[in-house]
Amino acid sequence: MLARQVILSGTSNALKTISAATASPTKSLMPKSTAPSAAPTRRYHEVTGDIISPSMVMGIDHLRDPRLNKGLAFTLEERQVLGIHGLQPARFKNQEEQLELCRISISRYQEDLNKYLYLVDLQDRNEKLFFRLISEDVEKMMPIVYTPTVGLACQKFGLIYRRPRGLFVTINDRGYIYEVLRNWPESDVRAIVVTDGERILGLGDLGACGMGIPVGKLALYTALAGIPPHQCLPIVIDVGTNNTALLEDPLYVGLRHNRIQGKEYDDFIDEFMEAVVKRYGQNTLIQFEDFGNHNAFRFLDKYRDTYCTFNDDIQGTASVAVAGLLASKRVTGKKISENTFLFLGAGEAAIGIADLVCKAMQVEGLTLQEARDKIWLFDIDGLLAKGRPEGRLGGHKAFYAKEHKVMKNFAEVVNEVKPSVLIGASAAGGAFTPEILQAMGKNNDRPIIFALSNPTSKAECTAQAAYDNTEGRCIFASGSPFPPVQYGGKTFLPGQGNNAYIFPGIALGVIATGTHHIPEDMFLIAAQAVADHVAQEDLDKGSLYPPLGAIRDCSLEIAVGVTKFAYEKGLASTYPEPKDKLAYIKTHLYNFNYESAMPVTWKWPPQKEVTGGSINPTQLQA
Ligand SMILES: NC(=O)C1=CN([C@@H]2O[C@H](COP(=O)(O)OP(=O)(O)OC[C@H]3O[C@@H](n4cnc5c(N)ncnc54)[C@H](OP(=O)(O)O)[C@@H]3O)[C@@H](O)[C@H]2O)C=CC1
Ligand SMILES: CC(=O)C(=O)O
Ligand SMILES: [Mg+2]
Repeated sequence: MLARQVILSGTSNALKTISAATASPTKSLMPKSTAPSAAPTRRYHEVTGDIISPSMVMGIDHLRDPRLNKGLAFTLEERQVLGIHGLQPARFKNQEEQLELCRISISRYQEDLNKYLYLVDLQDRNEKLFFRLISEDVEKMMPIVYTPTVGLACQKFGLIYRRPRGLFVTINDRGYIYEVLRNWPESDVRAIVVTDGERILGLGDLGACGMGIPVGKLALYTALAGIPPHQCLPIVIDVGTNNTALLEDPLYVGLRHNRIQGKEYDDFIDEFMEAVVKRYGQNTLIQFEDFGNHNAFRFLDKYRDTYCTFNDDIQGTASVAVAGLLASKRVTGKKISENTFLFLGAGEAAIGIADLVCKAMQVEGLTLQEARDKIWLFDIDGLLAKGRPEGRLGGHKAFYAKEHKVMKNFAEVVNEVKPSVLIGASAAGGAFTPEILQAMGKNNDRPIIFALSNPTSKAECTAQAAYDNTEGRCIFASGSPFPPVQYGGKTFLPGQGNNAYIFPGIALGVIATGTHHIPEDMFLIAAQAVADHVAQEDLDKGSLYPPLGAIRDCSLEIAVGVTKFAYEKGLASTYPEPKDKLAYIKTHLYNFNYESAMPVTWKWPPQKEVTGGSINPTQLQA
């Protein structure tokens, strides 16, 4: 049998061999560590986040390490000093020329999955080039690294898996999660996106194949908010899967059993949270992503006041939807509280949105109950009506249940409630039928229709169908992008109501301020920041959101808002409070451009800009 060798970081640095038959190290081979992590650490420039290369990373590492690699952009001097002269062709190419080549290369692929694989390969090869490419062409690249293509990549994960990216923590690691975290080779992690793969987009339980999601979300942390990539850690918690097709699929790479649930699972998540804090500190941002509904709300309630955490599907989605609604006021002339809302779906996204809409209505002067009265939800068992015979009304659903007859036909509910805002967050692709859309058009001058489910195949309707069935009068947004729509001689560019407008900026503000907790108000602040970025020109084209290319500006604005709020409320832990918040936030941004690769001349005493603790004199002698 093949043996897998695992280097256990620790004082002894001993090499231990374990059986490859187990997907995770067995307990007996994972020594409990008490010493601080001895995982290899890199030094980063305080401002740019660039790696400061000590002399030991000379030569070929500069071509092999994606953080150091600049491809043909290494100058002659750099090639000679680093000892890589002759290892590349003679040509020099700056980053702009390389970007052009990337664009040409990617356009040659017909299949989106191949484009995705090209980008994965680029990230593995040349990190700065990868991030600059995405950040400079968000409109073209986001649909590849993110929804919808990332959904396909998750579905094909076993087939396309090449090199590891992110950390896989399995239920077999219980009792040893901290030790597994120590194997991650970065010591300065500030943000984690974690999923257990149970509800990947609208595609259901994809188990360990869900890794594509944290990887994609964190790529956007860097591309859209300039958070340095070494500060980002994607994690999949693998407790098995209930997806029988995957369990029978020979290509499946996760644990091959049903999901561990109940107390065992909860204890495991508790241990995970504690291990993260022990390894990376109390301020480490933990973004919960694509957990199953039954766990998502529980964990948010359980951890929100004791950890620096938020649930993107509940809170990030709420924020982006409210941003669109705030912007819609400029089109409809109506306050948010003057609308009647109907949701298809009453899960994480829908309830999250409903709760934040209530907060926005309260700001407009309504009581909480008055706000809830304006919101109707419909789940798989029908309208949330008190006393309905089937379908649980537990948890947050109960707040929105109405004294109303039982109704199971959504089209009939649309006619009964006559909503001015229709929001789909059900993963029921095509559920907004022409009949439903026409009713929206009949009952409203400017009906607001959000088909938020992802990926594209799960959208409740297409953009084209929304315009076609409302005589072009609707204000439409979708979770995944749709191409421009032609209607009545006009071209509409509907916006993408996706939490990607929100989570990168929230994360940037939280990280920069060392905020301990993330109150709900921050998501309202973020919503307003995005709405403020919507130009009249965007509204005229039919979009309630700024163009995707402007998300980077939104992220900065959100981060500034979060920073102000964090200091006002005593949540920040970074002192002194910066006077110029925007300037302060900008000092945290990743530099997408190549830096000189010439080795730093090491001096004693240490130079001020060198971070990562005191310099070890033994390194100086090397
Ligand atoms: N645009 C964006 O930024 C985001 C989009 N989403 C998308 O929203 C969708 C839902 O996600 P999420 O809320 O987290 O998932 P949940 O599983 O938490 O909720 C799904 C909800 O839809 C209901 N539902 C399912 N099928 C039907 C149906 N045929 N008719 C009526 N109701 C139905 C479920 O009913 P029941 O409660 O009875 O099970 C449940 O209330 C996904 O496609 C996801 O990708 C999610 C987050 C962000
Ligand atoms: C966008 C997102 O977070 C989702 O669809 O789950
Ligand atoms: Mg999600």
